[in-house]
This record gives sequence, structure tokens and C-alpha cells, in this order.
Amino acid sequence: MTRSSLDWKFRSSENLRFEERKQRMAAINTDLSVIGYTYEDIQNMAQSILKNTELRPKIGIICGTGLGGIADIVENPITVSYDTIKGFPVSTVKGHSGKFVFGTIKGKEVLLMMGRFHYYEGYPMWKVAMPVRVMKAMGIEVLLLTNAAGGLNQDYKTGDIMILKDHIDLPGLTGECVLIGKNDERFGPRFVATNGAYDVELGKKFLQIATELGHGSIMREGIYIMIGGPTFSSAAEARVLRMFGADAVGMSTVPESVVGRHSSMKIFGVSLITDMVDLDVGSQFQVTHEDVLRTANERALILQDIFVKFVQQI
Ligand SMILES: O=P(O)(O)O[C@H]1O[C@H](CO)[C@@H](O)[C@H]1O
Ligand code: HPA
Repeated sequence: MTRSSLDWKFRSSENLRFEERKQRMAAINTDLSVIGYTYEDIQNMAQSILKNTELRPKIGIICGTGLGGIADIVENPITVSYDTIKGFPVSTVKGHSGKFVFGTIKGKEVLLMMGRFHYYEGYPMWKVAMPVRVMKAMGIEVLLLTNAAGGLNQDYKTGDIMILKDHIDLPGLTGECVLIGKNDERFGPRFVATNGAYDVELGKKFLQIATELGHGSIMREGIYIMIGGPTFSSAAEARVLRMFGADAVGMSTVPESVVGRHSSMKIFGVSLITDMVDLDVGSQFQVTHEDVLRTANERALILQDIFVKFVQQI
């Protein structure tokens, strides 16, 4: 074979791979029979995002509903909108703006995800947490998860801040685990222990900083349970969740935590208790997304203060 025909063969196979990749990325967003992003898909997304910045942060923060204010503490922010990243899902929930923010907090490099994906938006579970794999591919080693959650523990109050000691993966327990599907060992092992997922030292540090800043009275440590949503729990359901041992309920975080653990990341999780879940069967109390956003807004400055010091000390 002559050199030029070899070149041609090489180039046409490259083109073919490019075409296949393009079709695959399109199918990922539209065809539910496509399960998962390949390792190469994830690497490509990570590389395309990193082209926007010279920063290479090791700390990643996922901002929960209404908690995007954490980005206000980021110095010299560089934003990368999700809709500019080929194959990346889009945010559809109010309070999730849909972009990555690179920058520094008191000089320490960070990467924020302003806008997470939820199962109730219609995304398959594997897609909900795939940004965590992209973050890992970008070099993130410590993952800080934040969320808005409803209080189940009757000692809690709206506005409390709960450090996650553990979680209950209700969808996972009922057959919708985020790691279902073909496993690529380059992401992590087939079977993964999720016990002890939340780093104890990070939890202690967060609590200590919050207490030093004078917020000790609103700090809690507890167990988060994930429900699929988008319905808020009925009182009878909430009683079951409480009986399971959960202190707070939400519709996110657990898939990200599981994928983070699968990817050998250090994980910290915190819930802002945006509302107290009614356990009184027959009560007409109805919580709304606006209630959640309002509490998140009210607590924004406190969370920012804690995060500035927390990130500095990681
Ligand atoms: O978990 P995050 O994304 O913080 O949001 C919580 O708030 C929304 C409900 O108001 C749900 O999406 C729930 O999961
Ligand atoms: N239930 C479920 N998810 C939530 C809640 C809640 O009360 N508040 C914020 N996210």
C-alpha cells in the first residue's frame, strides 16, 4: 500500500470515528436505548471544557437548588455554559442556572457546577450524575455536594444546615441505582461499597468553621434520603421516610455521591433544610418550590461565609 493510500485510509477512518462520535453524542440526548457515556465521551467533554481556562482545580462544588449564590465568593470567574458542551444535558429547574464556573476562593482554585440534573426532569439515572465523571476527568478530587432538602427530623427547623453523615438511596434500593449498566473499569469497579462515603474529617471541619462563625445553633448532622420526585412527599410517605431513619429528604445528591465514590473522590455533603416536611396525615399544608428558593436565598450569605473558610482549609 502506498503512503498516500495509507494516509487516506487513516483519514477516512478518523472521519468515520468522528461521524460515529457525532451520531453517538446526538443519540445520547435523544435515544433512550443508548445507555451511558463512554469513557472517551467523558474525556472529550472534559477536554473541551478545560480549553476555556488554564485553571486546574481539585475541588468541585455542586450547587443545590437556589444555592448558586456560592458562586458570588468565586474570584475571577470563568463560566462555561452547559449548552456549549457537546453531549451535555441542559438544566431545566428554576434555581439551577446551567453552567460551570471556574475561579478561585481566597486564591484556591475551584470548579462550581451551577445546576445539577435530576431524575424527575426525565433524565435517566446514569445521565443525572455523569457530570461527576466529567469533573473527575477534569482533575477534581474533592467533591462538595450541596442541596435543598425537607426536614423530617422533628428537632430540625427551616433554615438549619445539615452535614450528611450518610444517605439512603431509595431509588437505588428499588432498582434505579445510578451505576446500573455496563461497567467500564476505567471509571471504577463493578461493585462498590457506599458505606462511609462522606468524609468524616471534612464534616468535622465544616462544623467547626460554622460554629466558630457563630452558626452552631443551626448546625445538624444527619441522614439524607433521596426520593425520585418531582412530588413532595405526602404525610404518610414522609412518616415512612422518617421511620427508615432519614433526617432530611430531597431529590438529588445521592447519585452524585455514588458516582463520586465509584470514582474514588473524597466527598462532603450538606443540606440546607428549606422546609419542614409535614408528618400530619390530613393536614392541608402544601410546600412549594418557591418556599425552597426563598429559604435558600435567606441562608445564602451564611453558606457563603462558611464555604469561604471551608474551601481555604481543604
Ligand atoms: O436537591 P436540589 O437540587 O438542591 O433541589 C431540591 O429542591 C427541589 C425541590 O424544590 C428538588 O430538586 C430538590 O431535590
Ligand atoms: N421534599 C423533597 N425534596 C425537597 C424538599 C422536600 O420537602 N425540600 C427541598 N427539596
